[in-house]
Amino acid sequence: MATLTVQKQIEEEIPTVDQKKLILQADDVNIYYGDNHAVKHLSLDINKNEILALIGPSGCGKSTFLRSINRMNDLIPSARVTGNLSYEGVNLLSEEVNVVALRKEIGMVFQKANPFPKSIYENITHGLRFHDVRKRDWIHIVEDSLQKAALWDEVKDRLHDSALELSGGQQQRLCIARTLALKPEVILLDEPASALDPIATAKVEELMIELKKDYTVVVVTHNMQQASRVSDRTAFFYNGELIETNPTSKLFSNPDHEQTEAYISGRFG
Ligand SMILES: Nc1ncnc2c1ncn2[C@@H]1O[C@H](COP(=O)(O)OP(=O)(O)OP(=O)(O)O)[C@@H](O)[C@H]1O
Repeated sequence: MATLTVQKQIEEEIPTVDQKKLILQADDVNIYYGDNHAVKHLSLDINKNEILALIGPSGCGKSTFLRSINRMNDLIPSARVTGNLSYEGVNLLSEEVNVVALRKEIGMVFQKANPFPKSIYENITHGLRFHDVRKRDWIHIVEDSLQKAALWDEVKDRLHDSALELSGGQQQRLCIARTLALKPEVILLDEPASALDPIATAKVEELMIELKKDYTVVVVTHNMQQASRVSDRTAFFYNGELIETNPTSKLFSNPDHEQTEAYISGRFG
């Protein structure tokens, strides 16, 4: 935490009982690509150790919001973010935030598995060299991360084989293991199973449920069954606005808003 930003900001935070559960808080967040107002006045609380699913039709701003949580939008020249987005009380949008340290705490896995063209072992250890981890600890971290990503048993005898020889589902779990090696607090998943077959998808879903014991998970998904199977709460986005956030069972059975009802019943999207 201290590496992230100014100590003063942390000291000023006196958590109340409710705040102790909060890990991320968006307050009137707006995201623009040039003139395109892609995310509008978004306010949302995310609790520790929950799985929050972001759903909504294509182009409604889910991935844009997800990427803002670990400042991936910084890499897009036309992107601009306003408002307040805080992680354990620290404003992530502040220029003083160390983005490398932030991305260690808030890791991200993308839709298409993107292992490096290196060995399984090197994929996991790649990020460790940037974070002062002692080399003699690497093998333990490799095993631990692969165990947590439910991949260890499948690869323990071929750690030095190319990651590109793994199946698509194994590559995606390897990317999750690579993120876990950096000991994050939050894991952002952008449609992590959309390129996978049903068996590999089921493994990734089981893994998400396992991960929430230790991490907070925010997942963008087009698959409403997936959202209802894995998430504790679901946020429905439409046209750049957050329409509704509710416990998943409520949102899918008795949503508060007509637009949510129309979307989940397949009337648009
Ligand atoms: N890199 C980018 N540069 C410019 N505009 C972008 C960029 N990424 C997204 N947008 C625009 O921002 C808006 C929201 O897109 P975003 O990808 O966040 O939606 P989404 O809900 O995640 O959609 P999908 O489900 O199709 O991935 C769209 O109008 C899109 O065209």
